[in-house]
Amino acid sequence: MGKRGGKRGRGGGRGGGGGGQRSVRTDYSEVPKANAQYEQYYNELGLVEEAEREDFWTALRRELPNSFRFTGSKGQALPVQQLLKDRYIPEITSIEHNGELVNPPNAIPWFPDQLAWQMTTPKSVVRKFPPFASFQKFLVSETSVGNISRQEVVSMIPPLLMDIKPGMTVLDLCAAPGSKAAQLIEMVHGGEEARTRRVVRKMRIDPGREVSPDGRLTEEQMEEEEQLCDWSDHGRTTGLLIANDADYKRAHMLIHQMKRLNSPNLIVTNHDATMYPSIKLPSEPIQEGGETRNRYLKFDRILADVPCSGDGTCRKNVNVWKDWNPGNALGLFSTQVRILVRALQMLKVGGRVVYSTCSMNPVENEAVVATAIDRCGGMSKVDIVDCSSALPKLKRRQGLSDWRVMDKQGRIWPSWQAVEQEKAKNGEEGLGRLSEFMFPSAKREEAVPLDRCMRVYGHLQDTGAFFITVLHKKIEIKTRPEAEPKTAEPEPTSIMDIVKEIEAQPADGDPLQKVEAADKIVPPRANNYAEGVSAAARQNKANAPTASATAIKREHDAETDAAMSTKRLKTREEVEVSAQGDEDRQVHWPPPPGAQLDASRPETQTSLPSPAPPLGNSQKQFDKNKQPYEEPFKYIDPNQEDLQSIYEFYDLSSRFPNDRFMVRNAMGHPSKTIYYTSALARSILTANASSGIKFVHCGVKMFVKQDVQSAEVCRWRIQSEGLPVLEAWVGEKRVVRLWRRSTLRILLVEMFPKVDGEGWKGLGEIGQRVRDVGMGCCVLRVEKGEGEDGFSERMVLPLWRSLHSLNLMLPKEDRKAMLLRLYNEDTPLMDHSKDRFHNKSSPSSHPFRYVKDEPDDIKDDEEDDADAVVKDEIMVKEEGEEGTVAAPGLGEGVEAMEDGAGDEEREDDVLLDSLKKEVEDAV
Ligand SMILES: C[S@@+](CC[C@H](N)C(=O)[O-])C[C@H]1O[C@@H](n2cnc3c(N)ncnc32)[C@H](O)[C@@H]1O
Repeated sequence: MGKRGGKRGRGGGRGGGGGGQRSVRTDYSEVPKANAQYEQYYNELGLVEEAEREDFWTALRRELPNSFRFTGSKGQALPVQQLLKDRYIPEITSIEHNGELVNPPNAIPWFPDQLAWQMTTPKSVVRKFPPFASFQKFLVSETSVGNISRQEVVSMIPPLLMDIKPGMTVLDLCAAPGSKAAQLIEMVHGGEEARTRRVVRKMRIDPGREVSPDGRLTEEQMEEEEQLCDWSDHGRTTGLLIANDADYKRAHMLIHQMKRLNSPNLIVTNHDATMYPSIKLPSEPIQEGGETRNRYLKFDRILADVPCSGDGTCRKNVNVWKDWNPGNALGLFSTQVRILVRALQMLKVGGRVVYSTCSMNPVENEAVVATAIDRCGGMSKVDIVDCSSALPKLKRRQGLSDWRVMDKQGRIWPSWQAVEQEKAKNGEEGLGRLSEFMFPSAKREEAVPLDRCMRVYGHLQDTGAFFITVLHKKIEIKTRPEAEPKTAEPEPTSIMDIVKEIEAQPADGDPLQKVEAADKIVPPRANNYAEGVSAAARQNKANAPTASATAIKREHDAETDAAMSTKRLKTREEVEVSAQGDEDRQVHWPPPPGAQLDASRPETQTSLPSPAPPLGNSQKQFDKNKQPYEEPFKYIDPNQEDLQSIYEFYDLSSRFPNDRFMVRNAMGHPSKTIYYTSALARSILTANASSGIKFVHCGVKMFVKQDVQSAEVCRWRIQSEGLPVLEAWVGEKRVVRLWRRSTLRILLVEMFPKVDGEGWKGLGEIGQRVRDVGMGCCVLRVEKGEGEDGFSERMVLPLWRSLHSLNLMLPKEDRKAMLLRLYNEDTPLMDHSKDRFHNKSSPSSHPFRYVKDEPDDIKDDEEDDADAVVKDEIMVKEEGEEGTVAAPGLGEGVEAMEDGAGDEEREDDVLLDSLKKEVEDAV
């Protein structure tokens, strides 16, 4: 068995975060589970009562159970959950391992709707012990299609305490690899499927609204339906999740992970959360016809799942035992406080921030919470929510109100006063990292009820350890700079600030209000909490220059060419000071026609009449901080001809918004892929297009271009990712309906079954319809039905009708996953294109060809970036192990990543299949 290399910090904590190094898996049982300082510190703190202590340590020395979660917002995930109960649990119950019958998975009692499960058999056994093979296959395939997320149990708690309602605006500041972000986006979409279906149904049955009624209701029922319908965006969620990570590679892991969930309401950014830039909203007029005022996005909910020492993960990351040292926590304190303070600044009044770590150290937990609240003006401004009655079945302990701090040398200090006395007597040796704010006795505005913080320990319910605190913003805050004495006068406030603050209050009774006025920000100052530069700050250095560096650079830029400089982005206050400076913060590449390029890049010093040619991954352009330029997000004009032809071909309802289609190239030309985003995402991307904010992902792939066999056929096929959003709005002329399991089975097993000649007769109930439907992409609606051959859930799948045959536009992995899920079959696929596949003609000379390689002038490369980075840096599979990730610092959500690999190949498969098909058609 291989060895997994060391990860000490969690996601950006010391030793963590990087990715990129090949590392190996360590056999849990081989590692000695002892660390004198670790044990001494937590024993002296008395984290648990004396009577529990043995259980506490015994649990921490045991390998972590296996856990996973079903995707809550997808209707399809529920039948998958049922399958676990009906098929796999009975199977697992009969397995014997080490002479004992295996315990089957159990639903986690505190997780709603039995959507989260845990089993005591460790992952390593499930992966390798042959009797688990079919269960493992199920986990892997359902993870890859987004129905399951492999996630550590305690990591599921913070999102549950955020109280997210669909429609809210949510920010996840430290999101990679994305296990919690996945939960958050599901919550943002909560109930959407049902809402949209209700709206569509209502429109169909309402005469005068839409044609093709599929039911009859009484007047009364119609009235009732009308009231139940959410017409705001035709049932679609209007909410948004911005998921951010400071580490570029990890931000791409996050994209890879989140892409499985196909949300148009997700934006991924790549910034240092301690100085997360203010996000502009489209400005609005102050008075009709008068001046406009800038507006900035504020959030209903923010998750600050910060980089931490990760010592609560020692059941999974065995190297915690070897590497734990007190300096890890001390070095992270300052970054953690800054992230939490920045979160509170960006929060709406009335909103919630959830702060969490997987560390047990009070320096990273209670001390951070108390210091951040103090910096925000105390409990009158920011409160800790009492969550003792939330998730009643979750066993937890209260936060610590009193603690001591261990210094780098392992000495434990009861108070800051004692540290100061020692400093005066014997010098600073070993004490440099300590600060007053790490101690409970630090002078604070007022006492903070830290007992409302939540601690979860491993022995309570056989999990890892976690710390969670829910903070509530009562009133707009003015943060005190770091280390400023508490008696200091608040920062001077201008009349304009007061006016804006009042304007920023949420409208009464409207918790979902998206837009508040500008936030009040004090830019981060020099680090006075702890000496030295924190791990995360170091990690982000390349990403975000420090404030002073920015100031120096600003002067330099003024003298030289400022056009393409990448600076630390401004928070709102700074933006106001230099309102005219916006245009000099362009970071996208290529620049708009005529833009001046960075003076430090001699090869690009002349202004370009048009964008630079796009480059493949191997030839990527990098900015001064050695990070690839992101392709811009450009929205397509609704009158653009490709878009019009799409609406026409698919008979798309005019109610489906036509201004949310986007491409990723500087020309804004639909060349290969058209993405769809929500309205709010569009407003944000548009309003911040040249702000320098590093948006690295947004949009669901909706249409992909291909060559076709006839001029009447639309060159844009619907992509399976986008289908759930679009399907209800596609006109009947491009819809094929299917009711029988046996029919779908044929389409899953057989690729390119023939429909010409007598071929259609073999396709049963859909035979005639697919024979007659015109060539091109169609929507296959699998409807619910009765009896053994009926489906219990509806589904939609993209179908392609070509000259002679038919094909489900699904990657082979998805076909196999569906065969396994729906039919419990591992049947080999039959490729009919091969029956007649004599590759004499070159595919490229064939009239019908998928556009796989774009012409060199324009390129959409976001997808390639995400997958390439994931592949290069993370998806390092160990030989002989299925879906094993061996990257350090992944946080607790890594399993979903490993199992979600390979989108790019899956898509290639479809393209290749189709290409073969085209050759088949020609023969
Ligand atoms: C504990 S992990 C987050 C785990 C994640 N929330 C999840 O559930 O999958 C912490 C993350 O913070 C990121 N990070 C470290 N310093 C940061 C900073 N200053 N700003 C934003 N992200 C940071 C790391 O790259 C890492 O991915």
